[in-house]
Amino acid sequence: MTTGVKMQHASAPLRRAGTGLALERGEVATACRDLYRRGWMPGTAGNVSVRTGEGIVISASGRAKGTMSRQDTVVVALDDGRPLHGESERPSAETSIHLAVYREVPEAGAVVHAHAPYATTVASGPGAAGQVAFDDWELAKGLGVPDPSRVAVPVFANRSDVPRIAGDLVAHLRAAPGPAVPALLISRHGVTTWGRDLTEATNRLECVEMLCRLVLLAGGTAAHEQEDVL
Ligand SMILES: CSC[C@@H](O)[C@@H](O)C(=O)COP(=O)(O)O
Ligand SMILES: [Zn+2]
Repeated sequence: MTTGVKMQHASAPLRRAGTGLALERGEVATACRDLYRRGWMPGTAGNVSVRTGEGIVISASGRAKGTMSRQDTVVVALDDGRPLHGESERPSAETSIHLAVYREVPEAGAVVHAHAPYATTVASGPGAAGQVAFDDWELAKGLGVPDPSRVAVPVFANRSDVPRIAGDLVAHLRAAPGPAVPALLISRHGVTTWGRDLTEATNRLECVEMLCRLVLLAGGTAAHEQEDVL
């Protein structure tokens, strides 16, 4: 994963002046390509970011995720999302959601958004009003929550005004008691997860996608009645 990054040694700077952060840019691009290969970022769908000392590095908007390179990333400020390095690329259309996570969850170091099919299907079903609860699924432990025996992932309405989705997320995170479940679903759209780094955020994405797949295989109900606890 870091092979291309190592090539960006200080003696071989990026061609564009003042762009910096080659390691983080490379990580974001690599994650996009990997998730594209899994079929979770079809076409230009999906976006990835990591927190940096000065803000975040995020995928540029509208780029084909299967051929992402470091140049297809933008560094933006944490407070208002303004590009910090004078780059002309537009940051992801979903930058406001990424920024909401970083602002509300101090330990979040990476955010991944994908159009993974099973998660999107579960988020769009009639039983997914407000949240999808995963009860007594072993794999829920992969989300790193204190009580994996019942994990409720919030489901937000899809809106063309993306900052409104970010606003819904902020309201949810502030209202939720205890540590937040590091995932959200957007109805008829996709799934977003976060973690301390890209590895953790991506692992959690895999867990949510597989949990949703298992739920569908089990008959379409995320929650069920059972005495046993994990
Ligand atoms: C292929 S359309 C998908 C977009 O509308 C959006 O949901 C998405 O995931 C990618 O947006 P982007 O602005 O490229 O980060
Ligand atoms: Zn999307």
